[in-house]
Amino acid sequence: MLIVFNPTAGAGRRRRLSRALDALLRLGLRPEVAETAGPGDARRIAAAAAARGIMLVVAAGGDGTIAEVAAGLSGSPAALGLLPLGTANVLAWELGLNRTPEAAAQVLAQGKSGLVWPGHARFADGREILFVQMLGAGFDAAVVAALDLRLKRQFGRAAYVLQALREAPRYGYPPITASLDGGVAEVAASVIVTKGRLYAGRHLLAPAARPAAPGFQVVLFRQGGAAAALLAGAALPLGLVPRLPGVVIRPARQVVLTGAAVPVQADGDPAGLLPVSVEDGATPLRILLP
Ligand SMILES: Nc1ncnc2c1ncn2[C@@H]1O[C@H](COP(=O)(O)OP(=O)(O)OP(=O)(O)O)[C@@H](O)[C@H]1O
Repeated sequence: MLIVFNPTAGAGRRRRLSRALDALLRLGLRPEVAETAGPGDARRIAAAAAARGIMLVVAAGGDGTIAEVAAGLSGSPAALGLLPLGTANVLAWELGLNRTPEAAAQVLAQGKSGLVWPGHARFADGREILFVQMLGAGFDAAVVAALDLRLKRQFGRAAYVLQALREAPRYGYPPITASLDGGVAEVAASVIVTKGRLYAGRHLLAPAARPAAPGFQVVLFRQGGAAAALLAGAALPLGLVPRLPGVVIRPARQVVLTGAAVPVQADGDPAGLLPVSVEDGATPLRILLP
């Protein structure tokens, strides 16, 4: 077992990592630990580990770290383990993982696994990325892009709320055209293409989503403007986004999003600008589950 540790993810991460390592030791496991030094490292480390024949690579960080490790393991027989240390940890919530280090260690030691389909995004500039939870275009990506890392470290998830309040009046809400499975295009101010039901922690966004199945739920926010963005933000913790007027959710296997100067985020990290084409990854990922 190799643990890929992002020392910049979340708060109190070193202490949480060492608690997990202690718990693993008590369970008779002594994993290797590799620390990332910057973006892209987790992917390289995971790919090299899979090439060495390591069968379990654990992402110790947030959703961004998980996505990078997943990309590194793609196409290999190695399984992905989760040690949630991030700020939002949406995938951990989605899969019903207890976020204490001891419980995560227990899951890793147990070795029970299931399959999760990642999403694959291709950008106009040729970049390709894998995401495990969601890809957003529009307002939420503008919030992610503008989020100050120090603010995030200091306030955790509350930093996203502060940044959303700042961003709502100044974001321009340019229109996004969404083409689902090559059908009639829809126009929206923001779009979230999601594998999972949850968003920004454990808030319900797309009730019909199933991470274990191929395909996506596409959440279209038709109304732009600060009032609509703030209303969506207020509805989120109440689980009411799917019922907001102006929000429609559609299933799709292939999604093409276009728009001028529209920012994109994938699993909570900035991912550039539209256009982007999204479909299932080539193979499902094996993930350790409770
Ligand atoms: N040593 C490093 N220094 C700076 N950035 C790093 C380093 N290692 C990894 N990263 C980058 O940090 C990004 C954010 O990490 P991650 O998403 O895991 O944590 P988080 O943002 O706190 O959690 P969450 O996504 O759950 O909110 C990753 O996508 C990765 O590219």
